[in-house]
Amino acid sequence: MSKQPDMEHPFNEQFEQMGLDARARFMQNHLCNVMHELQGSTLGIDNFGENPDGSLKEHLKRSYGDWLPPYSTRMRIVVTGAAGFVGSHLVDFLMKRGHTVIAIDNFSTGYHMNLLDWMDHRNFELHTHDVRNPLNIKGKVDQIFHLAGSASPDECISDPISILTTCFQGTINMLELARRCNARFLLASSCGIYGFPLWHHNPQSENFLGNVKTFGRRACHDEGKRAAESLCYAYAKQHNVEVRIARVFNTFGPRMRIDDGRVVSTFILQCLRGECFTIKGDGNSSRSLMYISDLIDGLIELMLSDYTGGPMNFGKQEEYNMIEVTEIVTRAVKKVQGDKFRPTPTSFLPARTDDPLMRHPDCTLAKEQLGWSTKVDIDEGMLETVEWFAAMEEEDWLYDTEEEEEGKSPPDI
Ligand SMILES: O=C(O)[C@H]1O[C@H](OP(=O)(O)OP(=O)(O)OC[C@H]2O[C@@H](n3ccc(=O)[nH]c3=O)[C@H](O)[C@@H]2O)[C@H](O)[C@@H](O)[C@@H]1O
Repeated sequence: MSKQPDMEHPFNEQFEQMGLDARARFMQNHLCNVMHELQGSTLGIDNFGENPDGSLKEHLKRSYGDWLPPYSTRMRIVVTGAAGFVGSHLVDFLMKRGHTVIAIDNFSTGYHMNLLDWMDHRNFELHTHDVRNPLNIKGKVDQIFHLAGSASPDECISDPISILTTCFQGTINMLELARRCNARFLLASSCGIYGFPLWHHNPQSENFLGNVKTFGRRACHDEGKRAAESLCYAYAKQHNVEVRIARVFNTFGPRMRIDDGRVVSTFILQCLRGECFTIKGDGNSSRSLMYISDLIDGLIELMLSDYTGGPMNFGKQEEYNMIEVTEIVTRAVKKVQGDKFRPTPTSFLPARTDDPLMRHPDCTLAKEQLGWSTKVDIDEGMLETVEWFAAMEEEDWLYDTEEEEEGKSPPDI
């Protein structure tokens, strides 16, 4: 029998601490659990066509809107880094489509709050685990999305060894899991593997082999991801593991960490708080900024595709310099704050060491192979993001973090 709501105490402490939206989703989850039970316990949302008169299917469609599975079967899917920015959005996507998700995170940079919607859902398991340690999972696993790891520009300086070992040892451990479970494996790699592109490398296609130094400020992340990619192909060749590699370019959206030094979160907070925009360098360095939902669509499409030809870029095609980014952020903050908005001054600070001057993906391959391209307009995405940051700011950053217990033996899940 699956977890059921405690009928005598349905409004437990956790529930009381939630906002209205979260409460509504919490109740939806319970309803979903009950529906599954009524259907014969093991049916997923994707099986509701088996209901003789289709009325339950219609009912669920009305209740859940877009809760329709892109997969023909319900799967058991592992997501590492599940409590992080990208991981938690991916979990939302998979859970809403009726899959079972085994979420793995060590909570070094992820937050329980990002997964709060699913904590009591019968299709969801959360395990606190550092991927640098081996992981065994009992039963079948169909897919593994390996997202765990930090790409924070600040942590590249403060803890480069952790970043590098997580990329390397973490990927080995998760590939081993894929090998044992015969699961398809997707690595979230990074545009960092291209290093420091020069003008003639712009935009960067998958054929650009990179311009990376082993001892640079970002080497831990860039070289770590390069090693992780090579490990994927080594496991594919030697152990027939089915691998997919997504090279992810700069992405933004709700649930970005507020304190990891990335430009979008930093500028949004500065603008909301009426502080100074801190442009590092002369403002001419440029990035392509992709909204999170576009990335999630890309990761899903790649995981499902038969394409095995090599890594694939995912990023926004347009490029913005840092001055333009302050303008995009300002437009969104103005809309959110209305009369309370005050213009944000700009200060120019020394450029970061080894800061790439540009990052701009060529996504022709994703377009040709998957039919994928970004859909969300930058202003639209920025508004969603600023609204989220403003709401969180008002709630006093209700984040809870939990450190992994050190020295635990490899868990058997
Ligand atoms: O999100 C990502 O995919 C990438 O984020 C960071 O790389 P970076 O592109 O440098 O991202 P940001 O830290 O957001 O910086 C973008 C640009 O904004 C500038 N910036 C950043 C912060 C700030 O306060 N002011 C400012 O001008 C930086 O100097 C840089 O030119 C990580 O270092 C990469 O490893 C990762 O792949």
